[in-house]
Amino acid sequence: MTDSVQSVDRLTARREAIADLGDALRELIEHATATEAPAEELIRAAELVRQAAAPLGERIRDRSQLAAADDLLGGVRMYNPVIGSGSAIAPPVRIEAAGGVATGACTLGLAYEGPPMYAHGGVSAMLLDQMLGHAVTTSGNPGMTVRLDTSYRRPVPLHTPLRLTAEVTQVDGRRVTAIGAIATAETPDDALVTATGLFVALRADQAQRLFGPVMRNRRPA
Ligand SMILES: CCCCCCCCCCCC(=O)SCCNC(=O)CCNC(=O)[C@H](O)C(C)(C)COP(=O)(O)OP(=O)(O)OC[C@H]1O[C@@H](n2cnc3c(N)ncnc32)[C@H](O)[C@@H]1OP(=O)(O)O
Repeated sequence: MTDSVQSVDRLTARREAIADLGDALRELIEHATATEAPAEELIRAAELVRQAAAPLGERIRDRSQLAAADDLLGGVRMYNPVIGSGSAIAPPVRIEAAGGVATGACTLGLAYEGPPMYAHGGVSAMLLDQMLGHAVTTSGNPGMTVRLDTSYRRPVPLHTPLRLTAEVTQVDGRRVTAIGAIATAETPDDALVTATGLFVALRADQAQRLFGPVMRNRRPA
C-alpha cells in the first residue's frame, strides 16, 4: 500500500471516529436535556463526562488552526455547528447543494427548544444562514453574510423531520442575495420560517485581514 493510500485511509478512519464521537455527544446532550433523573445520577454523570473530556483536552488546536480532518476548499467542516458530524451542537443538517440551490434535512431535539415544543428562533436563523451560505457558495460567488432578515410565520416543531431550502436570487457585483425557508418534511410547501440574506464577496485585502492566520497555518493536502 502506498503512503498516500495509507494517509487517505487514516483520514477516513479519523473522520468516522469524529462522527461517532459527535453522535455520542449529541445523544448525551439530548438525554441530559430531557432527563428527569435524580440529583445523584446527575452528579455521577457529570463526573463521568469530565473523565471522558480530560484526555481530549491534551492535544488541542487554537482558533487560527483548521481542524486536521477538515478540508476547507473541499467543503468538509467536521465541527461546523449546523452541518458538522463531529459537532455536539449540530443537529446535524444534511445539505445537498449545486448551482446556487440547496436543500437540507434535519430533526431538532429538545436541546434546541425555545417556546415549549418548538425551536428557538435563533436556531432557525442559524440553520437558514448556513443554507443560504451553501446556495451562495455553489453559485460560484462565495461570501460572508452581512444581513439576514428572518420571518417567523409559524413555530418550528421539535422531534419532527424538517425540510430546508435555499436559492440565490440575485448577483449584483460583490453582493449576492439568497432566500430560504424551513418547513416540515410532511408539508414542504408550507413555510414556517423564511429568510432573505445578503452576502458580500471579500476583497483580497479583507480575506487576508480576516483569515490570514488560518491560511498561513493550512496543512498541505
Ligand atoms: C460547499 C461548501 C459550502 C460552504 C458553505 C458555508 C456556509 C456558511 C454560512 C455561514 C455564513 C456566515 O455566518 S458568515 C459569518 C457572519 N458574517 C460576518 O461575520 C461578516 C462580518 N462583516 C464583515 O466582516 C464585513 O462587513 C465584510 C468584510 C463582509 C464587508 O466589509 P464592509 O467594509 O462592510 O463592506 P464593503 O466591502 O465595503 O462592501 C461591499 C458592498 O456590500 C455592501 N454592504 C456591506 N455590508 C452591508 C450590509 N450590512 N447591508 C447592506 N449592504 C452592505 C456595501 O455597501 C458595498 O456595496 P457596494 O458599495 O459595492 O455597492
